[in-house]
Amino acid sequence: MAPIISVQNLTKTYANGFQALKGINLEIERGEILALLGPNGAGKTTLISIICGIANPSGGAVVVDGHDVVKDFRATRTLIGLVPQELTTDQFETVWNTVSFSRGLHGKKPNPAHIEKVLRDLSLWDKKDNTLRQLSGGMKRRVLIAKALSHEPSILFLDEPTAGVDVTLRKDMWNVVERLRASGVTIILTTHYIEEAEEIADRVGVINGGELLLVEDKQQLMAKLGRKQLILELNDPLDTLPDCFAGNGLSIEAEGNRLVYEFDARNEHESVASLLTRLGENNIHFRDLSTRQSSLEDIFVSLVGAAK
Ligand SMILES: Nc1ncnc2c1ncn2[C@@H]1O[C@H](COP(=O)(O)OP(=O)(O)OP(=O)(O)O)[C@@H](O)[C@H]1O
Repeated sequence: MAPIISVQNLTKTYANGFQALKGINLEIERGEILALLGPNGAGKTTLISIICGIANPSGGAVVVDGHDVVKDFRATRTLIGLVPQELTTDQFETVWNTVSFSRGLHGKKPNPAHIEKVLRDLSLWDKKDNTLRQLSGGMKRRVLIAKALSHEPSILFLDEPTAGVDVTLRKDMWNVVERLRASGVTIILTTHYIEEAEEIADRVGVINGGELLLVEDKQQLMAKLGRKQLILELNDPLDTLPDCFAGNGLSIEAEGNRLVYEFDARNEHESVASLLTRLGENNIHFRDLSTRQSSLEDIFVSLVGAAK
């Protein structure tokens, strides 16, 4: 199936000459959850703003469901819901009016039943007649999501959705995201919280310094780049390793009391089973054994660190 979003060689240079995007190529599949990870200033918001048609690219193109985001601005804007980082709406307006108005802005006919459903899903129903200034920060965040969903978009962008929100709101948000995904909505989120990407994304993209370092299936990424460690607590301390283990990914730690075998999926020196057998043959015995797999966070830190 054709991707729902295709970003082709996208560049962005701001008026002050700063190049925020340096030729991004990215295809987003229909119905997936893609998490864009990157440190502060990586270019995530710039990329999202261009796809959503609220900033102009300097070069390249973005096609959303067959429509160019610059030439067919109206068509693409209707397909997309954007949850920005901050609320800029009139603070004296009620929740109900704010969300209903947002639907109208996208050229959709009023649909009170849909607005009611969105407000109920986000636990905002009992606040529908409150003005925005009467709401807590977390409730305002919910209004941002309700606005983005008011016109029934088929693509939802969430820019740092859980920065500074409490656990309840975070859970509510992910429930809404799961329900939207189940209904076929494509979801793209930016986040600093890598555990979040690890938890909910199908694919992960890493942006740094205006470049997309990689986009990959989350499981494959973790299998490919994730290093594993086998940790053996030895019966008797070891000063040096027998020569036959040289260059085998083994190291001695904890004053000779621990042996660590480090390997990754691409570079497994020998199978764990044969290593254990050979250790036994060399009279190296252990009383306990554990394994550790690097998390998405370890992978991210090493990728971004290497690109610096
Ligand atoms: N209007 C602007 N003029 C000049 N530079 C800008 C402008 N907007 C953003 N930038 C710069 O472009 C770079 C990318 O910014 P962007 O907001 O896209 O990053 P980000 O990845 O979303 O960061 P964060 O995680 O901090 O939100 C930053 O270095 C930023 O300072």
